[in-house]
Amino acid sequence: MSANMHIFENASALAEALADDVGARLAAAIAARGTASLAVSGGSTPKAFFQSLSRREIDWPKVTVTLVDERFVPPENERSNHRLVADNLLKHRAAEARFVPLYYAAETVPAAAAIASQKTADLGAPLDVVVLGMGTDGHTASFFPGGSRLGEALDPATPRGVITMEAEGAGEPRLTFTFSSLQDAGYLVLHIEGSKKEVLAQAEAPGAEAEMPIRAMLRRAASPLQIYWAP
Ligand SMILES: O=C1O[C@H](COP(=O)(O)O)[C@@H](O)[C@H](O)[C@H]1O
Repeated sequence: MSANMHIFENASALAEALADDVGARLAAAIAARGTASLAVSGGSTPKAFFQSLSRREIDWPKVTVTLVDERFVPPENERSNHRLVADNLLKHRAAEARFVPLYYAAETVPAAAAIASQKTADLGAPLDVVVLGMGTDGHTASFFPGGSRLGEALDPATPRGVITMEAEGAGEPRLTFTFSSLQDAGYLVLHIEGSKKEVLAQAEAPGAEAEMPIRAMLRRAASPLQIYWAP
């Protein structure tokens, strides 16, 4: 698998360039099929990128946005990735996009995952654009080291869909797309900043995927991994 590094002077320049590149690919998908799908990550890194993308002149009513992963909390919770996307991406022109959450107020986390799998199934496969983040522990999506279902999540034989994940470093129980759902995206992005470049270097070194799950994407993704980094 190949990876392409996109290096920028600062986070603001990265946010603008990534918004341009993602916008162009969403527009191309709409031109080709009449619709486009975008799966984004949460956390704190993507905020400026979301704000830039929200203003791009795209045919947003034809775009479906979802999450790569989610904490099992309602959207009003400050830990919610849905809340981060609602507050920073689904505004301005992008307010017209369709959003499909991963969190559902089901009786159990597995029940919520089953609903999320069903609700996201109509996004089609492969997804047009996936934007991954990475934790300092080398997790991506909710593929955490020591995760309760990490092996299943990373197994290419595991069907596309959303599964649960629990791990010491994850906080709440998680809902995450599987590796098979993400790895063949039309445009597969890893967005990291600052000292995470050193974490990436560790991940690029020999070692088990289970120790740094981002390695699964670096080594086995069908799509070239477009790595966007700024100091
Ligand atoms: O918990 C999560 O963390 C990762 C990394 O977040 P960052 O703020 O360090 O970039 C994120 O990619 C993931 O979606 C999120 O659930």
